[in-house]
Amino acid sequence: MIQFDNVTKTYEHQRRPALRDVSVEIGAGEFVFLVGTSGSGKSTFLRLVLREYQPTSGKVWVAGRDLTELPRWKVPKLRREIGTVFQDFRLRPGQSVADNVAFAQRVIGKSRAHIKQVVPETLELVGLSNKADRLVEELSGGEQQRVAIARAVVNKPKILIADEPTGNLDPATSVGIMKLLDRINRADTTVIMATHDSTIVDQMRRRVIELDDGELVRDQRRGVYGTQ
Ligand SMILES: Nc1ncnc2c1ncn2[C@@H]1O[C@H](COP(=O)(O)OP(=O)(O)OP(=O)(O)O)[C@@H](O)[C@H]1O
Repeated sequence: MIQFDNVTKTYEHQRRPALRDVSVEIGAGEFVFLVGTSGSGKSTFLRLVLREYQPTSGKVWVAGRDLTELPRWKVPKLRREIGTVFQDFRLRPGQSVADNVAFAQRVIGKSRAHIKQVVPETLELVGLSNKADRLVEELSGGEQQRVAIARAVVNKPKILIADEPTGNLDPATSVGIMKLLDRINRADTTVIMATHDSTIVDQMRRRVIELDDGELVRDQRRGVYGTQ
């Protein structure tokens, strides 16, 4: 589903690469934790998958496409196949929970009838059926993250990218979010999650890819957060 072949990314005006000769393959349906200290290159990795940046050298393949050759006009279609969730939720304030989820459908031109069907289904999946008409700012952090997850998966993406999705949540709420991501993964969505949350990584025992100063230093099946 995702393949990096000797990928190096050096940002403009930087001497040191943010990613250095990274090669890795992530298969369809996998759940992968991306770990590493701040600045190790996790967000850069995720942004290359989204084609927000191009690698300085090497190849990035996503869902059968070579992103280094992908014409710019095809990038929106690529991004439709990738759901994204961030630490800071990025919801639309002043709008209801249902409207926040429906928005993701409207921008890609789905019919009203389709939206009317899938939005309630998706809110049910994330356990927010009873909050559909509430304004998002009236919800707790955990609930807001559920809205963000609903929005990310409503278009049934092949890949879900989560960059520190539990970073603003307390431990108990984080467990609920992880259960949800696990359920989404089991329904055949490839999940890549960048995190500093060692408890979650240690509990879930999924594949762990560790970056250190831009280099891939560990790739472990059923891994833990740290090696020491
Ligand atoms: N747009 C940019 N321009 C220049 N340098 C950048 C840019 N984005 C990131 N970097 C640098 O690239 C390196 C890797 O950053 P990246 O954000 O990928 O790390 P990270 O592992 O996601 O960190 P964190 O855990 O703090 O989010 C860092 O040295 C950072 O300063």
